[in-house]
Amino acid sequence: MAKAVESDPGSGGSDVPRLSLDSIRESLIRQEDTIVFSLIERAKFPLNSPAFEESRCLDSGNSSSLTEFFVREIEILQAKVGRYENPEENPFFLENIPHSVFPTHKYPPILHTKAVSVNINKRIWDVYFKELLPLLVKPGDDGDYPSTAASDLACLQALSRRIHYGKFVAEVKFRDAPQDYEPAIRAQDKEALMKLLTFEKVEEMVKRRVQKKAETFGQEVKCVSGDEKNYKVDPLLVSRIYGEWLIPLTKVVEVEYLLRRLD
Ligand SMILES: O=C(O)C(=O)C[C@]1(C(=O)O)C=C[C@@H](O)C=C1
Repeated sequence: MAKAVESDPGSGGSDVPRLSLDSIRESLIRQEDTIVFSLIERAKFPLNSPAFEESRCLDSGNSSSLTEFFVREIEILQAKVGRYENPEENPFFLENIPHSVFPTHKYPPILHTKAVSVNINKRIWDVYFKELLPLLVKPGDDGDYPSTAASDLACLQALSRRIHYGKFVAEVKFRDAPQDYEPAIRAQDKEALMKLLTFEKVEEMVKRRVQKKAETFGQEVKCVSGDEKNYKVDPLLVSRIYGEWLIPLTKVVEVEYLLRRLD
């Protein structure tokens, strides 16, 4: 992923993290590639809803679906190697996240401590399985639930990282103009914050760019040239996924973060 945080060369060699809205947006642009690819990969499989809707676990004490079980177990393993020490990563199942069993990398302390815990993964999970996935994949069931669950995890983690990156976006916007944000934060005025952090032109550009990426990455490649182009995922749908869910949820995270920014 593109690095959004740099040391300030003017800080006398100390490691003061410097942030700019441009570098944060560069990271969001790089994350688009991961998201578009993960959606293309998921579209190989049909919906396979029993994997995430039904509890078929043979272990009598466990009522989770195969997908939920898979995500919980992978998150535990990834936590043990330090994944959630990284403030860009947020687990879906918070309650059983263990500490890393290895020495961890020291991530620069960028986010405000009282606001760092914003986590809307429950909402992302519901949106993904109930709204987004049925539009992305063909209906049906081919029984390949392990591959489907692995593919869902890749999508969920990429979407969650992008949406929670809203914390970094919000932090840099606050640092750039605290005088604009402080009155709305003190009044806990969500609407005013939403207005302050919205750049409609940027949103339009994001939607156009991801459509183009889906056209480029998802085009069926043929050796014989012809006029007809086929795509593995409808590029307009990718643009819609950004417009209806990814950008709005990123903004929800930005608002939730800012509401706590002066705590
Ligand atoms: O780039 C920003 O300023 C962001 O806050 C990110 C983002 C997005 O999700 O892409 C969200 C809100 C803005 O209106 C524009 C774009």
